[in-house]
Amino acid sequence: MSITSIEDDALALKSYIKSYPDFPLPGILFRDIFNVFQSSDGLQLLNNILKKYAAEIAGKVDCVAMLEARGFLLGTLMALHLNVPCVPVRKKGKLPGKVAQIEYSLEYAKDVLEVQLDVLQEGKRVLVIDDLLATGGTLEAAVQLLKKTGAEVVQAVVIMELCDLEARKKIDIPIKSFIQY
Ligand SMILES: O=P(O)(O)OC[C@H]1O[C@H](OP(=O)(O)OP(=O)(O)O)[C@H](O)[C@@H]1O
Ligand SMILES: Nc1ncnc2[nH]cnc12
Repeated sequence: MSITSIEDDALALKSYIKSYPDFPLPGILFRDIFNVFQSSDGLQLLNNILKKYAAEIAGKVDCVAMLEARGFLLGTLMALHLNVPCVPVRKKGKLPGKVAQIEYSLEYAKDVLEVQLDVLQEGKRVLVIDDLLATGGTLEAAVQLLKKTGAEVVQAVVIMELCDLEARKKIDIPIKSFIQY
């Protein structure tokens, strides 16, 4: 593992993220995490950040909940570093079996989130992960959804946070973000 700090790595990671004005709608400045994945150096950097953060919280999490769609890529890496399982939180109608569901609003749409009930159990300490925190609508809904299953949501992790939107004000769990805009 490199000897640089998470903060130094995050600063370097920021240069891999490209911003697209007016996508997918006018007025949205879209911050694209996939640019990081298009570079092996960027991907190593991202993986190292998650690995270092996992070392900081080792033993405090039983399961990673990863939010569709970009959160899946991050959640898998995080779960491997924490040595715990991971579960997808998906948009409506994509998960088989018994699911819990919740309706939510985000920066530019409305949707429903679902999670399978057979994986999460009462008292499981869950870490939720996604690529980006904007209005916080998605994360807030995911937290409520996971609580519905009986899980205890102990930590949220996002790579990027749009600070002007003040999502933290409406979410009552600790949130770790590595890059702020
Ligand atoms: O804080 P919020 O305002 O809720 O916005 C953040 C969410 O928006 C994006 O996902 P999107 O809804 O575009 O779905 P996708 O990842 O499936 O493309 C992003 O990946 C977060 O999940
Ligand atoms: N500005 C943004 N960039 C990327 N994903 C987003 N999801 C919501 N707002 C976003």
